[in-house]
Amino acid sequence: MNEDLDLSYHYDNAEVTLNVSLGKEFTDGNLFFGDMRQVPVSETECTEIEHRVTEGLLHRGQHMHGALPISCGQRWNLIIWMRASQERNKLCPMCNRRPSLVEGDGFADGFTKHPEAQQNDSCALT
Ligand SMILES: O=C(O)CCC(=O)C(=O)O
Ligand SMILES: [Fe+2]
Repeated sequence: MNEDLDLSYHYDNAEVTLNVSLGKEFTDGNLFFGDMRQVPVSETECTEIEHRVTEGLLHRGQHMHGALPISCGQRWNLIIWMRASQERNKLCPMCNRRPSLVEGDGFADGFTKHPEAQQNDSCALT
């Protein structure tokens, strides 16, 4: 299997991302984080984060990041991209514009037509 050995600098199509290190045996392959997406790369200093097997890293989807190449072995990570409809309905995290919705199948990247219908009124302060 020729799977990814590294991952270039990017932001996620998610409001928040969870990245859990599952193993297996590998060398190198640290994650690196820069700044939020709006900050020019030329003004960014990246920080490397080592994987700790069984531990997870929670980060904002707009926080620019990537993965350095592994030099040997296999690295398995569980990535959970979490989308918050109420946030992305206001501003698309990918194009940074107010979304104009078109009909789509399935979860349609988490955009919703009637955000008010999703509010949990039982938690509202009265
Ligand atoms: O390779 C990794 O652990 C990072 C994965 C990642 O950032 C992504 O899939 O969005
Ligand atoms: Fe990512």
